[in-house]
Amino acid sequence: MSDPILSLTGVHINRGEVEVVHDVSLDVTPGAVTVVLGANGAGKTTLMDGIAGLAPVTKGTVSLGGQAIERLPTYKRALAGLGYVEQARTTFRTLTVEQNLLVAQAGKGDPATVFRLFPELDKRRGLQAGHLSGGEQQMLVVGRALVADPKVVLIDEMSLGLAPVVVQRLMRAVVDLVGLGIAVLLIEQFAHLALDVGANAYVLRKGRVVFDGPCSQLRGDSALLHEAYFGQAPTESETR
Ligand SMILES: Nc1ncnc2c1ncn2[C@@H]1O[C@H](COP(=O)(O)OP(=O)(O)OP(=O)(O)O)[C@@H](O)[C@H]1O
Repeated sequence: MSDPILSLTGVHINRGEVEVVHDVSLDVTPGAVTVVLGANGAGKTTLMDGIAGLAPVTKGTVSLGGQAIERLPTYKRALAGLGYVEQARTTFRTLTVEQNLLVAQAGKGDPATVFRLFPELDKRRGLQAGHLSGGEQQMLVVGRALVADPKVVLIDEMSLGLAPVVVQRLMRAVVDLVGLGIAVLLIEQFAHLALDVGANAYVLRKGRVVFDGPCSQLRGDSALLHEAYFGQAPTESETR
């Protein structure tokens, strides 16, 4: 397996005065999906925000391509190759699909890459983003991260409010993304979908990593997954 492009070592992250993420170390590899799972409130979004510079890393290091980025402002982290698809992020509704991509391009990437990944958007490139379906809007949000030519893309719950068939389509796009050599760090509420496309997984509980291993290990073992999420084995009624 190739060397990690993004590495966290002993990272602590605050929300305001409160420490929410404690002593997290993780590696994200190019050309692979790394999955972050955990119950509501486990600290997944805070972890992503810390990596992206939207929440303060108070201890530890975040290294992107060998460069320490944990003290850089968000825009410099983006310029260093970090893309972030935030939870519930929207598009510029009155701009066309193509204009949305051009605004996000930051003088680097090529909208054609996005249109290859999402032919659905290519067909609608002249349409105002506000007229897209929910799934197409989410494709455009991913496309806006991709068009800045990132090395790593952080994706936080892109399935929110979307039909299962649309979520599956987006997961296929994530697989295509890593096929381009990009590294993806993926938070997904539908654990099984994330584990199907992921190589390695980390499970967070109360802001700490409680499982770190191959997705295949969790994929076939729902009791292990449950225990990692909640710290206890499932009851008999939960396994039925
Ligand atoms: N802006 C904030 N200010 C203070 N506390 C916050 C803030 N955002 C989140 N928290 C708290 O930090 C903890 C972790 O929240 P976070 O959103 O990172 O978890 P999560 O695993 O992403 O949860 P979810 O799956 O519900 O999105 C929670 O206890 C939450 O209440």
